[in-house]
Order: sequence, then C-alpha cells, then structure tokens
Amino acid sequence: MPLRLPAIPTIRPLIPRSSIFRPLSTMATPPPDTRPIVVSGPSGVGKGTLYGMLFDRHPDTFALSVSHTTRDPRPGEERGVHYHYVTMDDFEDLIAKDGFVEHAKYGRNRYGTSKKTIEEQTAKGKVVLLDIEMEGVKQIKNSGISARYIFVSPPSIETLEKRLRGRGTETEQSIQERLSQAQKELEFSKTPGVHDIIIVNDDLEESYKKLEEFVYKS
Ligand SMILES: Nc1ncnc2c1ncn2[C@@H]1O[C@H](COP(=O)(O)OP(=O)(O)OP(=O)(O)O)[C@@H](O)[C@H]1O
Repeated sequence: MPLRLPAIPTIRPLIPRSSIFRPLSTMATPPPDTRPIVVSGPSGVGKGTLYGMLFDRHPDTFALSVSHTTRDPRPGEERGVHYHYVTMDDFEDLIAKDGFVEHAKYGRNRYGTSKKTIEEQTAKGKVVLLDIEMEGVKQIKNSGISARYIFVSPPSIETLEKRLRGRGTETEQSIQERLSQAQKELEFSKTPGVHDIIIVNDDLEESYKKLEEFVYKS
C-alpha cells in the first residue's frame, strides 16, 4: 500500500481487469517463483507506476494486497478494493490472533496487511504484490512469511521531489514529510541483504525491464 503518512492519499486508477476474449498471447503467465513480492521505496519514487505496468502487461497474474484500516472510507473508495474497512475492536482482535504480517498506527488509525488476504489471493493462483513502507518491511521480514523484496530508489532526492510535486497530490507539508522519510528509507535500503534487488527508477522503461526480469527469473 502507499506510504501511510497522514497526508492526502493517492488513489490509483483501477487497472483494467480481465476479459474472456483476451487473446492467448496476453493470458496469465505466472512467474516461476510465486512467493509474494514486497515493493518498498520512498513515496513518489514510482512504485505504483512500475507495478501498474507489470499488472497491465501481465493481466490476471498479480494481485495487489488490499490492506485493513480502521479509518472510514473516503468518497470514491470501495470496500475490498482500496481497503478492507474494519472497526478498531476487530482490528485489535486480529492483532491478538496474530492475523497480520505487518501493521502500524498513523494518527488515530490503524493499518495492516492480513495473512488471510495474502493466503486468499495465493489460493486463487495470484502472485501477491505488497506495497509496504519501511517499518512494514521490517515486520514482514520477522513474520516468517517467505517473500521477495524489491526496493525502488530515486536517481536523486531532487528527482524525487520533482516527482512528488509533479504528481500534484501533495501539500507542501506532505512533500517535506515524505522527503524526510525518504532519507530514512534510503539509509535503510543500504542494509546488506534486506532487499533482493534495488531498482533505481531513472528511465521508466529501463526500470520496468529490470522489474519484469527480476519477477520472472527462475
Ligand atoms: N521513471 C520515471 N520518470 C519520470 N517520472 C516518473 C517515473 N516513475 C514514476 N514517475 C512519476 O512520478 C510520480 C510518482 O509516481 P508513483 O505515484 O508511482 O510513486 P509511488 O512510489 O507509488 O508513491 P506513493 O508511495 O506515494 O504511492 C508520478 O507522477 C509518476 O508518473
């Protein structure tokens, strides 16, 4: 899921879904390694853009993990699509039952990725992709689930700032918060062995190629 800073949320456009009339050449081709894929990196670096391309070019193969949240749905958000909306009691109950691979609190609200969500998508034959911020990555690593880890890095902090501004979704305060958080994420990404691949998202098509190659390698 997108970085959970208490700021204006980014709602990604829904990626066109399957059609039974799709030609054979574009039908689902699962990668040899079907473990969940954890994508992290600073807000605005282009994570959503990159995995959006992966979903587009490999329809019906991947599923973006839908997080649980205790916050209310915002206009235009759909239950089970943007989030699973639950009460604080239900959320805390799930924590007690060890139902999350990662969870966090931002402001008054809780957010998390449930084990069941991952299991359900995996059972449907989908490769689950999790868009997770740094603390979540640490928790998933400790949760015992087997996953592959991709970090998307900006060519420079200046480029990251340009992208955040260019996206037009952030307030000045939110941009500053995201840039300061980005420094921490970039520092963490240098920890040896944390990520299986670091993609420096400079040229988009080049970065996409690296992503696809990594995801589909055996
Ligand atoms: N390689 C690239 N070159 C130029 N612009 C890019 C590139 N990749 C992404 N962008 C642009 O950068 C902006 C941020 O991208 P995106 O929203 O995918 O980031 P994100 O990492 O998913 O952010 P968040 O974690 O906040 O959801 C978008 O406007 C996107 O079009």
